[in-house]
Amino acid sequence: MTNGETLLRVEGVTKAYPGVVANSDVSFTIKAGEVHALLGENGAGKSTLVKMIYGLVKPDSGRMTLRGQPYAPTEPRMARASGVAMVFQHFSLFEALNVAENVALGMEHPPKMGALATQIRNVSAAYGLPLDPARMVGDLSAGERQRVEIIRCLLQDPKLLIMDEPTSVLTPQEVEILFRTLRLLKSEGTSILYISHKLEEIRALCDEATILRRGKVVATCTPRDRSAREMAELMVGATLTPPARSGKAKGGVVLEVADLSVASPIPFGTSLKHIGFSVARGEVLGIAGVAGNGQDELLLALSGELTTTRDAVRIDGQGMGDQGPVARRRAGLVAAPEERLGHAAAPDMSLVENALLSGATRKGLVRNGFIDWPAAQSFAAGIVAEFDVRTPGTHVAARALSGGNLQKFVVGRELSQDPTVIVINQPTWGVDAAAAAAIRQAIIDRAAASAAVVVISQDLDELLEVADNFAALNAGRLTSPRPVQGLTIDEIGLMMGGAHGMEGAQHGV
Ligand SMILES: Nc1ncnc2c1ncn2[C@@H]1O[C@H](COP(=O)(O)OP(=O)(O)OP(=O)(O)O)[C@@H](O)[C@H]1O
Repeated sequence: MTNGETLLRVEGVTKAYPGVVANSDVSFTIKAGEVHALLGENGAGKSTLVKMIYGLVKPDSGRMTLRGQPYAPTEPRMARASGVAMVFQHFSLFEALNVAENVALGMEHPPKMGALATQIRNVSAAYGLPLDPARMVGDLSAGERQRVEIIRCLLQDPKLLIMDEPTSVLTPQEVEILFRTLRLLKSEGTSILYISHKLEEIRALCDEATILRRGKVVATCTPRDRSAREMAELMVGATLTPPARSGKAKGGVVLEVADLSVASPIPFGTSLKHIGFSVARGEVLGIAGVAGNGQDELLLALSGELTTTRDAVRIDGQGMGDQGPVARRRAGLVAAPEERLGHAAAPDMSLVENALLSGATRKGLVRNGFIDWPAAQSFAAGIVAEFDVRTPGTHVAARALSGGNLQKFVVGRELSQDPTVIVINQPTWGVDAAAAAAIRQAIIDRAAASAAVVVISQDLDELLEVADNFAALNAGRLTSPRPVQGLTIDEIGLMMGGAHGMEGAQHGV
């Protein structure tokens, strides 16, 4: 097949779930050797569409053709046999196995280990994706784990590679490596279907874009010829305004962390070492770092899920390090972890129940041992309305929401509890441009209403937008916070420097 010929044609595909049409009469084509972006705000139907192409979801109607032949995979195995591979947003790897063993697990007919290790080394060298087949997956950075998934796909020699938000876990250097690999694949005639909310990346990488809004194709464009803002506006069908700062003066220090050292409770996690910082009312402290450098542990140690010595964490002058989450919530601290399904929200519980789980203490939703369901219901409904959570209702289970909509719900739930200290890990992960702007604005507004805010994020642009002060986590240590104003990207790089994963990225090319 030569570049430019149609590889995949999707014609009038529709898929409905109870209460929502996830894809409505969707048609588009992908040419051989094309990098095709799939854009749309949260819940627009991107994941549903790629799941149909990968055989995970069956369309209600419509048809697809691959290289001109009817194509209707009923399971991923069929899709892979036809040359369609997919790298998911969440990796399905076993931490206690090495790279080669993990790759073998995903193959239908794995070769002998020695031969497989050689194949992995060859593909890794040919595509500029540094990876040692003998290393334990538990010791790898997020970027390296993604390479395991990509190499697993490349070993099948795919004609179409689907990638769902691949750069959300990568450092800028790792993104460069990935893009080089994708461009190489493209030059060899492989097509790539690329889902991302990062519009500048799409402009740099993609040849064509199909834009979905509420399940329908609303536009196609050539990303290079459009500004990121124009594409965002096509997605939401409205004009966007960036977050505004109030410029309000700061108040007194309310969160103090001193010499916080604690072993990680997470297998292959990163222990925290002598962390110290303080945050005043009205201040946003941004904490950067490559994934796996102690972000999850820091959130646990601040939320109270991980206890330490009493004075390692002080809220309003009171030693709280040895107290659990309920006591800390009572003292005014709310926290939103990164993992939305399973940690921030119970997947099978309704939005009302999930609102109750975190809001019970501060919103007084339990009285004399009885749950005040009407109050819980109106708390949940308020979050849905204020944070524009797209859902058929508050009775819906958390797992039925699209990733971005659940994220809006989780962040909204914490911000709506009138907190004095807010700790959020990755507030806009997987959230579209308009919703991300709304969440960032809500964070800035909460700070202006005199809360102290800690935002942990791998998105540097996000931190520079919301934070007053900036620090970086690196192998469990935190640099001393510095004012964001006047910081250069080089200085930020140095603060983050030495973080594992970046090292590999720099030396591996
Ligand atoms: N298994 C399911 N059951 C019920 N509804 C679902 C299911 N999967 C998706 N939906 C609904 O279908 C719609 C489209 O969701 P989808 O995950 O495809 O959106 P998306 O564009 O990928 O969003 P995001 O960018 O937030 O990941 C949403 O309203 C979602 O709630």
